[in-house]
Amino acid sequence: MTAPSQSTASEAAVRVRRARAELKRQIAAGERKARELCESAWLDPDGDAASLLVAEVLGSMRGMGSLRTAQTLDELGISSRRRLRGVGINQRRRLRSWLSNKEGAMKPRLVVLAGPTAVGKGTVAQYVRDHFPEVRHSVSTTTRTIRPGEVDGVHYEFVTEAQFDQMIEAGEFLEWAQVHNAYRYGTPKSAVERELAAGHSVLLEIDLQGARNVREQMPNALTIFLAPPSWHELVNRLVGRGTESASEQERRLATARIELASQDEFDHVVVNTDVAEAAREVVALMLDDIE
Ligand SMILES: Nc1ncnc2c1ncn2[C@@H]1O[C@H](COP(=O)(O)OP(=O)(O)OP(=O)(O)O)[C@@H](O)[C@H]1O
Ligand SMILES: Nc1nc2c(ncn2[C@@H]2O[C@H](COP(=O)(O)O)[C@@H](O)[C@H]2O)c(=O)[nH]1
Repeated sequence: MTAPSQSTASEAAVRVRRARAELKRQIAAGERKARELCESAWLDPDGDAASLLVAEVLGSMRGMGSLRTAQTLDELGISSRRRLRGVGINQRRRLRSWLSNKEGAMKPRLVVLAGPTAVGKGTVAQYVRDHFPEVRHSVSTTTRTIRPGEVDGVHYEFVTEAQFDQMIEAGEFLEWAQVHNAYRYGTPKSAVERELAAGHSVLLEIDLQGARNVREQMPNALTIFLAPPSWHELVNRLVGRGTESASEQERRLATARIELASQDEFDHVVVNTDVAEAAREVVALMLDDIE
C-alpha cells in the first residue's frame, strides 16, 4: 500500500480541524449539545467527536474559562490530555452527571441593558448578537421616525402614535416609556415570553424607566447599567454619531445626567471603554449570575 501523498494528508488535517471547530461551535450553543456530543462520541469512537479532548468540550461551553475547565477536570478526575474516546466508565458517569447538572443550572434569563444615550448600548448589543448567537434580542416598538440605515422590523417596529396606543390598550407591552420626553418605546411581551419559554436568555436594550418597570414585573431579571468612561467621552459619542439635532442632543444629555445618577439601582455596572470587552463582560455576567 502506498503512503498518502502530502497534499491528501494536509487536506485530511484541514477537514479534521474544520470538523472540530464546528463541533466546538455547536457545544458553545448549549449544554444539551455538549451532552449529546459526548454520547455520540462514546457510540462511535472513530467519529470526529470522539477525537475531541474533554478539555476542549468543557472549555467550549458557556461560562467555562481555562481556570474553571482545569478545576472541573480535576474534580471529575479526568486528565487534560484525555480524548472523549478514551474516557473510562466511571469518568463517563461523573461527566454525564456534571453535564446534566450544568444543563439544569443554565436557566434562561431576562437581562436588561440600560444606560445613558450614546453610551454604546446598541453597539454592545450588536456585538453580542454577532458573537453570542445563543442570546436572543427583543425588537422594540417605537413611535420615533426611522433613521437612514435602519430597517423596520429589525432595528425597531416603527408604528404611529395611534398604533402604539392600541398596543398599550391591548396589554401587548412588557414595559413602555416615553424616552427623552419625546417618542414612545415599548418591549413586546409575547416575543420575550416565547423566547424564555423556548429556553433562551433575552437581552433588552432599554432606558432607565423601562429597566425599573421590568424589575417591578420580573424581579428575577438581571439589570446591567452600561456606563461611559467619562462624561466628556459620552458627549463625544453622541455628537460624533451625528444622528440628533443640537436641541435633541441637549435634551438627551439632560436625561443622561439623571440616568448616570441612578446606576446604583442596577445589579451590575459595566464601563464601555472597549466594545468587545464590554460585550464579553455583559455575557459573562449573564452566565455567572445564573450559576
Ligand atoms: N467603546 C466605544 N468606543 C468608542 N465609540 C463607541 C464605543 N461604543 C459605542 N461607540 C460609538 O458611540 C456612538 C453611540 O453608540 P450607540 O448608538 O450604540 O449608543 P446607544 O447607547 O445605543 O445610544 P441611544 O440610547 O441614544 O440609542 C456610536 O457612534 C458608536 O459607534
Ligand atoms: N423603555 C424602553 N426604552 C427603549 C426601548 N427601546 C429602546 N429604548 C431606549 O430608547 C432610547 C433612544 O433610542 P434611539 O434608538 O431613539 O436612539 C435608548 O436609550 C434606548 O435604550 C424599549 O422598548 N423600552
